[in-house]
Amino acid sequence: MAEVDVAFIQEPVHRPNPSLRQEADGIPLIDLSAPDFDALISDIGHACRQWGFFQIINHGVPPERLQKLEAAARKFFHLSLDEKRKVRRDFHKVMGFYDTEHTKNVRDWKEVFDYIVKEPTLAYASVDEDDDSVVYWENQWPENPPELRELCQEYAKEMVALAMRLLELVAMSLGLPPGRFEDFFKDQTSNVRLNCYPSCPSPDLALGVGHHKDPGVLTILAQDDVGGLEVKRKSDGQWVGVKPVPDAYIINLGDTMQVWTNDEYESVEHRVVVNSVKERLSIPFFLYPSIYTMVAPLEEFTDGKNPAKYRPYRWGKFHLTRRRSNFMKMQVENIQINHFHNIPAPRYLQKST
Ligand SMILES: O=C(O)CCC(=O)C(=O)O
Ligand SMILES: [Fe+2]
Repeated sequence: MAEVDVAFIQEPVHRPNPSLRQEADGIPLIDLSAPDFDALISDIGHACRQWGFFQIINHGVPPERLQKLEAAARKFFHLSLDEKRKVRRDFHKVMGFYDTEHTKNVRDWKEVFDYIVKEPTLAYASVDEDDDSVVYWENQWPENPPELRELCQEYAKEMVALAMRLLELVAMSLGLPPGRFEDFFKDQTSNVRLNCYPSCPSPDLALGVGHHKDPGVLTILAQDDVGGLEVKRKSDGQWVGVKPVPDAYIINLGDTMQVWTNDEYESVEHRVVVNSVKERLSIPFFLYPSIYTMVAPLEEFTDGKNPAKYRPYRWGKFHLTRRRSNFMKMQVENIQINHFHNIPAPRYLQKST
């Protein structure tokens, strides 16, 4: 990516403004080894409600795991494009290398390598709601660097374990039993993504990832020391940077958690700004449920006074629609949870209580 092609140029309203850039000191930093467990649960609850984002330290993932993976990922991204394209993602092979992702129809200034954590992963064959036939997704591993495969697989195990622990803490912060979400992940469709954002000649026009919300349950993100992730602060709608903290992971809630909790916890918009000097590497783990999960507000969050705000949808169909849409230039918005919003009945049909 030598110069900024028009495909990367953001609409003026979405362009980053470096003079306004601020760092979000307010994003909570949570020590998972804190001895006061009740305080930990309450801090997580506050962070989920006020930010939808928090950072964790003392999470138990050995730092070398990530360092080795980062080093191998950099080696991979520094290979020639021809070499990387040997493991290119396409319509059928949904995992692998990809450098033409669009977010909201604008191309992202990044290269990615995706791999699933459960090999193979049970998936639907088509996006058609009436078609229950399934396929298995497999990973594509590059020949170089040879160590990448094993490092990716070891890292995925750490992420799955950490995600399950975080999910228990989030459940408790909502007043639910710790295992409340467990059953949704028997055939989880989670994946890890290696993101490389090359330095960019026009960081004022392009974004590494355009503004978006993550569709899954939660995301565990490792970022290097360059910085670039920005979160739309809930209190005032300002874009604020998430400062890199050594050995910390950034956690954010996704749309699925928002639907499960009937908007009690919200998925928050974020984006990635790039810079003209340094390449940046980030590694998100996206926690996704099994394909057959019907995503709908949980009964604990709905009652007569608080009706379900979303109609149920099947995770596997939603997810596949999202992934497939990457391969077409879209005239319409990508599928979003608000497409399942329950539209309130017209006033003349509403019962007055
Ligand atoms: O690179 C980052 O900091 C975040 C990437 C991201 O938001 C995503 O891949 O969904
Ligand atoms: Fe994201």
